Amino acid sequence: MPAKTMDELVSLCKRRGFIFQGSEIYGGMQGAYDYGPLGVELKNNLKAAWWRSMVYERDDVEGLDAAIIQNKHVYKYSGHEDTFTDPMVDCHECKSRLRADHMKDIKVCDNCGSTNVTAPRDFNLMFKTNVGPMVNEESYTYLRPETAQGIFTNFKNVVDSTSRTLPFGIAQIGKSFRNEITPRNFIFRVREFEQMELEFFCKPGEDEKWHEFWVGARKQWWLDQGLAEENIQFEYVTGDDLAHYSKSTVDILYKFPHGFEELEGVANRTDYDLGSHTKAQEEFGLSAKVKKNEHSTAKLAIRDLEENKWEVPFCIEPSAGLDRGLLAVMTEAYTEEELPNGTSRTVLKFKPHLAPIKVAIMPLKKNKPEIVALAKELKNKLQKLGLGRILYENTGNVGKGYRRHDEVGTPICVTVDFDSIEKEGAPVTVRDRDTMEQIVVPAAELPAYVINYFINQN
Ligand SMILES: Nc1ncnc2c1ncn2[C@@H]1O[C@H](COP(=O)(O)OP(=O)(O)OP(=O)(O)O)[C@@H](O)[C@H]1O
Repeated sequence: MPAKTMDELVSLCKRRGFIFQGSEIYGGMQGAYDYGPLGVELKNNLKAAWWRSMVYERDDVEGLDAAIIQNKHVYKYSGHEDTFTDPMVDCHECKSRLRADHMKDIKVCDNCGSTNVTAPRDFNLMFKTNVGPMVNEESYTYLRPETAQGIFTNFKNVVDSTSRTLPFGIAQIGKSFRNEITPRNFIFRVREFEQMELEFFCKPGEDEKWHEFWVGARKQWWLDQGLAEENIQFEYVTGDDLAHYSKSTVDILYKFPHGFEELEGVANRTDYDLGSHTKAQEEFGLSAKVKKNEHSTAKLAIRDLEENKWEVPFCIEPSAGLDRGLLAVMTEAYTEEELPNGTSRTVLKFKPHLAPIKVAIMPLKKNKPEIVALAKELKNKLQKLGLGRILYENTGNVGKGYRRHDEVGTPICVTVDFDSIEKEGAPVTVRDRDTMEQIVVPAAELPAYVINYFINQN
C-alpha cells in the first residue's frame, strides 16, 4: 500500500539519506532540497530509465544537453518574458504570499482568514541574473524555467549534424528554475528542479496522431516505473488553463499523498516555438501567432522532400518533472507490512532497476578474514556487472542489515557465512526483499543469478 502521508516519506527520506532540506544548517532555504547518498542513486536510475526508453530504445530521437544560462533573446521570443507569470496575492494581515489560482477564495487569505488582501497581480517566475562584471540595463539574463528552449534553439544544429527528417525528436534532462510563489509539498513544488523533456517534431497534420501516441506512451512508461494504474489519471487541459502556445494539453496526474496532481504534461505546441525563434518568419505561413523576430540568425525549418519546400514542423512535448517522478515512485513503493511473527516492517518496493542499492553483501562475522575476503571478492565481481551500486556492508549484524535494506529498497541481500568458507561450492545465502525468502546459491553462480534476477524483474 503506498504512503498515506507526506510526513512518513519526509521522515524516511531524511533518516535514510534520500533527501535533505537545502541549506539546512543555516535554517533551510524554501523550495530547495538536496539529494543524499541514496536519493542521488534513485534520481540517476530514474533518469537512466527515461533516457533508455526515449533515446536508446527508439531510433527517431537524439539527445542534447544545452546550457542553463542562455542569451536573453531566447526568453524574449519564447514568450517567457511577457507571459511566464502566476497571479500573486499578498495578505496585509499575516504577510503571506499566495498563488491566486490556488486559493479557495481570492478575497480571503488561506493562511489566516483575513479579507485584508491585495488584488491578484502577475508575478514573473523566472530568476533574473546578471552576466559578466558590468551591471547595467543590458547585462541580465534568466535561469531557464524549462529545458525545452535549448532544444528549439539547437534545432538546426541537430538537423544539420544528424541529417534527420520528420518525424524525429530531441530529448534532454536538466535543471530548471522557477521562482514559485508558494513552494510546498516537499519536492513536489520547488524552485530548482529537474525536467525530462522530449520535443518531438512532426509534419503539421500529423500532430494530433503523435500527441495521442505520446500520451499513451508516457502513461505506459510511468506504469513501467512501478506506478499503479489506479493512481494515474489524465486531465484534458482546456480554456484559460491552456498555455498560449498549446493547441491541446493532456496532464498525467498521480495520486501523491496530498492528492491527484500533475506529474507530467503532454502538450501539442504546434509550430509556435520554432516559429518564434526562426528568422524569416514570413516565409513559412506559420499557424501560431508569434512575436516578430528581429534577432535570430537561423531558419528553423526542415525540407519536405515530397513537396520540395521548407516548412516549420509542429512539436509534441512530453515534459516530466524528475523530482515529482521520484516523489511518485517513492510514494508508490512505500509499504508498511505486518509480519507473521507479530512485528512489522517498512519496505520500499522499488522496481529493481530503480533501487538505489542493487545488492548488499554482508559477511556474517566482521572479523573472520576468510568470510570477509569472500564477501569482498563477490562485491567486486557483482560491481563489474554494471547494474549500479553494489554495497559491501560489514556491520556484523545481518538481521538489522535486512531491515535497513528493506527500508531503502535493496532487492537482494547476500550473506556470506561459515558454510560459505567451509562447504564445497562456497554456498551463500540470497534473501529477496519482497518475499523475504532465502535461498542458497554457490558463490560462483551468484553473478549469473543476479543478472537473471534483474533481467526478469524489469
Ligand atoms: N516548481 C516545480 N517543482 C517541481 N517540478 C515542477 C515544477 N514546475 C514544473 N515541474 C515539473 O515540470 C513538468 C512540466 O512543466 P509545466 O510547465 O508543464 O508545469 P506546470 O503546468 O507549470 O506545473 P504546475 O501547474 O504544477 O505549476 C511538470 O509536469 C512538473 O512535473
